[in-house]
Amino acid sequence: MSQGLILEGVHFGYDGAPILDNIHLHVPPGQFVSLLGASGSGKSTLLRLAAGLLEPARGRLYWAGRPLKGPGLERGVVFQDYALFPWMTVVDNLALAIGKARPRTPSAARRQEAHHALARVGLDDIGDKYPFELSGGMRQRAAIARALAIGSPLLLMDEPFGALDPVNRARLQDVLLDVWETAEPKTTVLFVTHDVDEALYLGQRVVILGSSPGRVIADLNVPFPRHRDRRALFASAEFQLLREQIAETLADDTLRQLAPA
Ligand SMILES: Nc1ncnc2c1ncn2[C@@H]1O[C@H](COP(=O)(O)OP(=O)(O)OP(=O)(O)O)[C@@H](O)[C@H]1O
Repeated sequence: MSQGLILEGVHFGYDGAPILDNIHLHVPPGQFVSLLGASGSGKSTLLRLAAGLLEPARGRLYWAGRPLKGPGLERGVVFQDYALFPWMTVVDNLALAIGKARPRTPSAARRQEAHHALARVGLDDIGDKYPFELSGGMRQRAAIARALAIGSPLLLMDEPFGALDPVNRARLQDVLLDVWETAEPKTTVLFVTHDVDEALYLGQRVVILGSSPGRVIADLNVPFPRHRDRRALFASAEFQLLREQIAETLADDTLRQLAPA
């Protein structure tokens, strides 16, 4: 069986109401996949299934060739409101996570790794601060640093930048791309967003979920080279064409939902 994250004929419902219908998805190792879809189409639910926080009613999920059972440290999760423990400094938060992931790591080495992970996201000087002393963008960076420090080969990200202003959002997108591009082996990423530009800027592939019930209605290859220059990319004809194609797919799905049965 090929490796990476695999969803095979996954069905899921809450209280009998179908939410996800026969989802087939393969994210090969090291690939960055953006997941788009109308509100309520089941993106977060799909991510929670991949995180092992929910179980499918039917179908199977695999990570690295093994059936997926419950949460695991090999699958790091970053949510929009991903919280750090407020009573610990940022470094202690990260060191705790590293200790859980690799219990044999001595305490001093945990702190060193924590500082290293913070430096990777541009937070060299804030390790001794408490989360409440940081801006929202810094907290989100710290949450990403924690996921990096754990070293999970699969990152499941649910609108991690949704609450940020456009400048910080763009900065963090670049931090994430930089980290993803320089990791060896590359981290596999499934990234939920509502923002078409963000999906295209970050992803090598864009998967779109249709609504009621959620199912894959488009799976697009994003053919842009890495080390993307944001301005040039957004202005390019190829980018605009893909953006229009995606916007149309999303609009069609919304209209279909609104149409009388
Ligand atoms: N814990 C729950 N109990 C019952 N229904 C739920 C629960 N969580 C989500 N749902 C329902 O499942 C559907 C899919 O929700 P989900 O959050 O996965 O969608 P989404 O695509 O991530 O939405 P959004 O883009 O608005 O975050 C929605 O109709 C939602 O109301």
